[in-house]
Amino acid sequence: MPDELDVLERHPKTAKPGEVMRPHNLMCFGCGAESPHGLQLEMYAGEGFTVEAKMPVEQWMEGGPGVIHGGILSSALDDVMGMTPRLLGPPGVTVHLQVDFLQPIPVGKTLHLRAEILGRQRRKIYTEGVAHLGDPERPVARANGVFVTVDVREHFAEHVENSAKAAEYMGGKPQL
Ligand SMILES: CCCCCCCC(=O)SCCNC(=O)CCNC(=O)[C@H](O)C(C)(C)COP(=O)(O)OP(=O)(O)OC[C@H]1O[C@@H](n2cnc3c(N)ncnc32)[C@H](O)[C@@H]1OP(=O)(O)O
Repeated sequence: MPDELDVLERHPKTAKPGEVMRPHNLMCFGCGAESPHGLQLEMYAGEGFTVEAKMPVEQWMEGGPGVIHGGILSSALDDVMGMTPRLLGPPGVTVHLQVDFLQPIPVGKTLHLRAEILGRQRRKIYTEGVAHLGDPERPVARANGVFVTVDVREHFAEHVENSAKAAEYMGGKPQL
């Protein structure tokens, strides 16, 4: 993370602590409520510059026998960290993601996910994510992500026609 950082300010219209945050997109693999094969994470704004979510670890998420697949865990952490730019204003897309897998995560448990903004420099937002199984003192995974804010209309203009929601989104502004 660079030394010279911008001052962080919560956007006046962002969700208040404890409130549910709007999904990135209804079809988003991480947080889209209509994504048929997605994680359907419900995200809550936390205090300061934090976002939280819980995810039941289901059998379809299995990697090694009886434990979560690392890619599913990475997706969940990516998406929770990826919600934090919204606390400041425009959404950001992932440009860098790093995950440390600390403990196997058993099927049947509930994963608690928490992301926090560490700093911002221009369009770059530096974040960290932590996952635990109920005891925040015993993390099972840690992550860092860098997100770059985008103008969503411009950024997705060439691709929106591929969305399952193309008809809706092309008629107006994607719900992002
Ligand atoms: C609506 C939100 C949905 C969010 C869904 C959840 C998260 C996701 O899964 S997003 C999907 C995966 N990510 C992507 O598809 C992003 C692909 N990348 C891109 O499209 C482009 O790199 C993009 C648009 C982010 C940046 O490109 P561009 O607008 O030309 O800006 P660019 O000047 O290259 O970079 C902006 C800044 O970010 C920095 N940067 C770019 N890439 C990286 C990187 N990998 N690591 C660190 N910094 C980076 C640049 O150095 C620059 O910094 P500075 O302000 O110091 O000059």
